[in-house]
Amino acid sequence: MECGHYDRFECRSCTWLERPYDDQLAAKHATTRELVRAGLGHRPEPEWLPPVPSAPEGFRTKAKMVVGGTIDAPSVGLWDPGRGAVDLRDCALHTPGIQAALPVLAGFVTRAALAPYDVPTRNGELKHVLVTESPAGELMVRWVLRSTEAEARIRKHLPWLLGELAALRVMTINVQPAHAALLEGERELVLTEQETLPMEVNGLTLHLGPRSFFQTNTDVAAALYRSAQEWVDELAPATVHDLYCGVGGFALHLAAPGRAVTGIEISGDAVAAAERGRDGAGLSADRVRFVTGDATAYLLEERADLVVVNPPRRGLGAELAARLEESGPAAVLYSSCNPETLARDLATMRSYLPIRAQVLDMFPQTAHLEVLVLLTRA
Ligand SMILES: C[S@@+](CC[C@H](N)C(=O)[O-])C[C@H]1O[C@@H](n2cnc3c(N)ncnc32)[C@H](O)[C@@H]1O
Repeated sequence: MECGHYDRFECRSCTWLERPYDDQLAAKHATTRELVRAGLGHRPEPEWLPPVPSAPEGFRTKAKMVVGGTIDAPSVGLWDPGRGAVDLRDCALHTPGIQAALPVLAGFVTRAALAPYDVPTRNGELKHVLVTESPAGELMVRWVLRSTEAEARIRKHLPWLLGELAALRVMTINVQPAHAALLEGERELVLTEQETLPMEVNGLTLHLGPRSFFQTNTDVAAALYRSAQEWVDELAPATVHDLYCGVGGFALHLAAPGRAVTGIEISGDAVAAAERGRDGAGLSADRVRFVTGDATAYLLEERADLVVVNPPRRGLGAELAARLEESGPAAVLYSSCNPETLARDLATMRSYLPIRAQVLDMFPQTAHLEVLVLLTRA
């Protein structure tokens, strides 16, 4: 992939940009395999399926952009301590829909007179603009502001933006008052009638709320959920727990006749969105239910034949990994975005033998990846 921003040292986020894509994929597969092997110790290796590649560019369905510059000449990109605000509105990792939307959003900054936040002087209001595109090409736009000072102006000019960006479905203000490197704050004001973005994945409609997690690469996420569905169906568990379920990607894919699925997630907004996806799929709350709560605490209370875990980068941690080891579900499906914490957790889960594993490349041009491992109890 060619990138002028990289060549000019304006943005070096794509740390593997100079590596041919096939090499990137092979290296991710090899290093993940090595780490998993170390975590397993003397246990046999799983069957490794070929890694799932991604389109090398235009795959990112989520843009997290720092807004800098001035009201009349805003930049949409990143903040660099040496260079200040860098404009990356044409970043080739984003989907074409997001690349087309970012200049229009920069125009909105000027029109609604949203003063970009200046990190050194702490002046200004607008910190970030966060954009998500659904597979249908619809957009969710979130303005991260220091306060609600600009709310009236944003509302006033929203009809103009809806005219310019026909795909815009959900728009919100997120309030992040702290002078800290936080992407977003706790408070969200939804300005459009529609509050969630429908994300169709493998024929299922998941609903993405403003403050909920969704995988960055929707095509590869679809492959991840398909693998999960196939591997779990082979084991045919009667009860499944999906810990860290987000808006229900795994739980809804794993619903099947005669199977009870429970998703557990810390974010109440994500749980509400997951329930919406379930209702839209015509699944009853008896078969698929979602619980707002802490994954570790939940595992203490109920048992399942198969437990899906898809934690943040920090992994399960000693307590939950030990709890899984003790509580003894017959199978565990672990989806990880960090093979190092996966390996550490596998070392704790000593009674589990790995059956199958696969690297899925959600993040081309970087060393990041997703890996799915199916384990059964020895
Ligand atoms: C990597 S995301 C996985 C989301 C989902 N499985 C998916 O496929 O989109 C991790 C999720 O864990 C949630 N989370 C973080 N800490 C948690 C905890 N202690 N208990 C339950 N959920 C948690 C986050 O809110 C986030 O939705």
